[in-house]
Amino acid sequence: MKGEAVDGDAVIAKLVEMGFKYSLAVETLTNILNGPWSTNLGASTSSNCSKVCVKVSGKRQSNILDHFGTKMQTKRSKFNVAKDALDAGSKVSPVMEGNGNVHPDMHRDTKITSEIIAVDFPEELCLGADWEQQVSSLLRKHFGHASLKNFQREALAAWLSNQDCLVLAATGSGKSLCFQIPALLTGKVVVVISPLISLMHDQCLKLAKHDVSACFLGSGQPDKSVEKKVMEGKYGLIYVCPESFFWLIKPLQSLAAGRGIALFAIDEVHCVSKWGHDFRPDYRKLSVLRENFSTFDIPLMALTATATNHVRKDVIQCLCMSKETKIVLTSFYHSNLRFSVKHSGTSLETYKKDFHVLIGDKQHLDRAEDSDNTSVPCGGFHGESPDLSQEVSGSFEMSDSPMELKERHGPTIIYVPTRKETLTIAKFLCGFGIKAKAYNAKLINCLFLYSCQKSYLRQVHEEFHEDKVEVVVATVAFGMGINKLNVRRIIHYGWPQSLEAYYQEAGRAGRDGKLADCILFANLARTPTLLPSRRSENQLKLAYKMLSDCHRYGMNTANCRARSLVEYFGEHFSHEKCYLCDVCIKGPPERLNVREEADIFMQVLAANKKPYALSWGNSGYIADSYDDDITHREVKRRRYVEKLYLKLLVSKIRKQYMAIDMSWWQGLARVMESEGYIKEGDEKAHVQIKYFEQTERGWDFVKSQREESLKRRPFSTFSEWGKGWRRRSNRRPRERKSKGFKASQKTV
Ligand SMILES: Nc1ncnc2c1ncn2[C@@H]1O[C@H](COP(=O)(O)OP(=O)(O)OP(=O)(O)O)[C@@H](O)[C@H]1O
Ligand SMILES: [Mg+2]
Repeated sequence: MKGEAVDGDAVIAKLVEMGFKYSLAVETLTNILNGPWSTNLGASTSSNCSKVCVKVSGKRQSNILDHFGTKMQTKRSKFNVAKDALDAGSKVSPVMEGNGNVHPDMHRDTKITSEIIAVDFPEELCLGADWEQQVSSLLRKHFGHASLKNFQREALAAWLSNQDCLVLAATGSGKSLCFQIPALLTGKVVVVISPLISLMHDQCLKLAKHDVSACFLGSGQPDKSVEKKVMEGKYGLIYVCPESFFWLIKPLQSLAAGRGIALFAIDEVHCVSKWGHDFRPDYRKLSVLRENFSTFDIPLMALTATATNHVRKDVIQCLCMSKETKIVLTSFYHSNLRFSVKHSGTSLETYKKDFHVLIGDKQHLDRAEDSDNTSVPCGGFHGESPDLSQEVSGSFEMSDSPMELKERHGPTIIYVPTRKETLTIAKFLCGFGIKAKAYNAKLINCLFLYSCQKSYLRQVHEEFHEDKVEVVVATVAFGMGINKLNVRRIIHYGWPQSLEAYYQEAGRAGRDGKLADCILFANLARTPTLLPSRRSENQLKLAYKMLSDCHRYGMNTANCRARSLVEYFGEHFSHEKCYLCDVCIKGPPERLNVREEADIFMQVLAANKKPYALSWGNSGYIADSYDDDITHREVKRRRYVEKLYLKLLVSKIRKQYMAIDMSWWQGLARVMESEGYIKEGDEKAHVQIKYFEQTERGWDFVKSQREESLKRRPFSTFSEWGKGWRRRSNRRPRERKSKGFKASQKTV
């Protein structure tokens, strides 16, 4: 059949039928006819081209994108992108496969057996300064957005100039577009490393809706033929989890040599860092990207919403990103999120009280809906539900219409520290007629919970997105990448493991830009204790540090919460305050003059100071390594005896001076630590200061107190400590005492 002349119009028709734009089909054939092969092809044209030789090869006809692939093998030069590939990348009209993958020609005739001979590619065209316009048109066409955001523009400019790039942008700001556009713009493949199967699945589904071909590979991919299709260049975006990446290196190298890889994107890149909140060992091995793909000169783009300065440096170093890596940084501040902290025992006994607003809204909504529709029998909540109407009365305005209520208190995610709590709280809420579902990693195969074949977790995901489930009670497993626009409430019920995790999860709220609540219910009288299950000595120290930061955040009642969070990530908070959080609304607590108590505290500490390093010195004790003959128990005993810990210190103070409650002194110690007067005297990490030691500043304080004992200066940052968390009974002794000491003065 070689050399057989066929009708060019029929070829064009076939290409159009396959989904390619008419103009591109025509242009491609014209190029073929006018190119170096035109004489061999023996083709004639009827319109611009009509006849072309096709070789029947017995194989499936190659996708036009496959042909662009060869062209893309050339090293991408600055601002050079194939214009036609730009069209090709944007014109394919993919359809969904059942497995969540999407590729462009699924719905087209796959039995085509001819192959266009030696189709070459149009010359690469310089995009130049107008690349933004081209991106804008893709943006409008696929995603319906009017323009790029500044940080997206910066990230794309870095990619176009072949630079590595670290994108640090708030949750919900639109980081995904930074790596999706390159696939559309070049027609090459973008490989995205992503940490969660659910996240990859979600992104592929979403891209399908936007006519972008994408799939995911790895253990979660049920369709084994997908990998083959990937290697044939059928998908513009390939999502892979780091664990699967290592066995895909060889095929991806072939892909880089064939169709070409435009970019490696490492999403949620904080997982690389041991200093990050969600360390994944396999993320750390991603230096293989550089080691194995160096010949292809593929830029790296790393993206996250939660990385402290330390994590940023670690990421760049660990991934072997270039020294010239462009850092694209946006504000971490969410002006529509209303943060608050509430003291709670976070136990079965406290559910009723803590979730009363949630339950109250539901009941009010049900009643309002019932009265709107008298044909529907009354009884929006289940028979056995306890009647909370008395408790909840006053928690909402009776004038709220159901619509207003729905708007105000829409979909909610409750994060809890343990899997067990996901089940108990979901069950508790269901008892009040709330459509609540538990979500934790252990439930992944609970098919018996669901009659359909979808995994239970997938189902919860979808139902929440479709507003069929009102509340998801989840562990951290339901976190990264959840992009439901109208989540109105994120409740953390119990201490989170870190502020990074907290902010990441809080970032699921208000992605539509409307007001949303982020409430932390925590037992402020107890330090957080949740530690990662597998940890080295160093990781343990870090985990304690992270818990300590969470504790500080919870205990703080003086600084705007949004400010504390944003500053935690190293950003200068340019606003005075957020005017939304509980601290901004209530105002900081009354300031107290505790100079007197602080003096006593420091004096007792100074008087009882044991230079424990010296006393250990005689027995050969050195901080981390001790002689075999000193047992752990002995070390513990000595630490107990030698160091001044809170109980000991307070009992000494109480004997000599004033009998204020232990937790009061604990609060004072916290303030004094934050002011740099005392520090942890133990080599081990603790969530809050356990063994006390004066700092230089502390000694100066003691000396100055001796010299200026008559001067009473206010201890101005006392409010950092907060007092709302203490039980009233604890406060009483202090109040009584303070009358005598005149310590309770308002200070500026
Ligand atoms: N240029 C843009 N204009 C308007 N909306 C945009 C733009 N870019 C992205 N978005 C929208 O922002 C939302 C969030 O996008 P995306 O999921 O990429 O956020 P993210 O930064 O990756 O968040 P997370 O850190 O939670 O993963 C999406 O609904 C997306 O459509
Ligand atoms: Mg994202």
